[in-house]
Amino acid sequence: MAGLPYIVGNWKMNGTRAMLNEARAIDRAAARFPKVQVGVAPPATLLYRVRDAVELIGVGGQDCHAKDSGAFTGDVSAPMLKDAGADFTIVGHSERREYHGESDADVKAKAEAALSAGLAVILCVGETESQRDAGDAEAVVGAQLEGSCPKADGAPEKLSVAYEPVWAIGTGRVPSIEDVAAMHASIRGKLVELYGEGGGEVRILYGGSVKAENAAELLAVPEVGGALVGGASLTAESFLAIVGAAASLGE
Ligand SMILES: O=C[C@H](O)COP(=O)(O)O
Repeated sequence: MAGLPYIVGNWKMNGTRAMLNEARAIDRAAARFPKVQVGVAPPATLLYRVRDAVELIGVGGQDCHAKDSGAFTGDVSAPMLKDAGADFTIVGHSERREYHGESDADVKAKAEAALSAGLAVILCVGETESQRDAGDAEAVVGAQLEGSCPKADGAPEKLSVAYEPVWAIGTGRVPSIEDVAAMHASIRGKLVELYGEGGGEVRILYGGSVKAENAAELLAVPEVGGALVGGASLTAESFLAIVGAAASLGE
C-alpha cells in the first residue's frame, strides 16, 4: 500500500464560523507533520471559508449529488464542491445511507460524479451490529464495495475507502484489532478483485470512535492507511493528537 497515512476530519453537521480557528490551528500544526496527509470535511456552508483559511491541509465535502446541476433543492453537486475549493468528497457515509436512504447504486453514481469533477473520493462502507453478530460483516462490506465502487476515470487512483462499522460510530466502541485487520484484508482483496493491480494502492481508512488514545494501535494495523475521524476532529487539539499518532508511526 503506497502513500502517506491519511487523517481526515469529518465535521458532520457541526460548526459555524468559529470553527475557522480550529481549521487554522490544524493547518499551522500540519507543517510539523509532513509525513501525514491531513484533510477536513466541514459542512458545505463553511467549505469556501475553510478553503481560504488553510494552506497545507486538504478540504472536502461530506456528500455530493450525482447530477451536476438541476432542480434538487438542498443538494450540492460535485462541480459546486470543486468550485468552492474542495479537493475531495466523502460519499456513502452510513449516516447518508441510513437517514437519506442512499443505496449502493446511489453511492456509486455520486463517486463517479465526484471523480468526473476532479475530486478525490472517500467512499464509506461498514456493517451494522446485527450484521456483525450474524457473522456477515465481511460479506456485507464486500457487497457494498461491489455495488458502490466507481468505474469512472480517476478510479482507483483517486479513491480511498473508509471502513466504518456503523456500531462504532460515535459510540466509543471499536472493533478488536484482529477484526479490524481481518476486515481491512478482506477489503483489500475485494479492491484487487474489482480494480486489478490498482486496487492494491487504494488507501483504506478506519473510522469509528478513533481518538488519541486508540489511534496509534489502530493505525499500526496492516492495511490501515489512515483514519476518518468524527467527534475527535471537532477541536484542533484532539484532532492533532491523532495526526501526531500517525506521524509517530513513521518514525
Ligand atoms: O466519519 C466519521 C465517522 O463517522 C466516525 O465518527 P466518530 O469518530 O465520531 O465515531
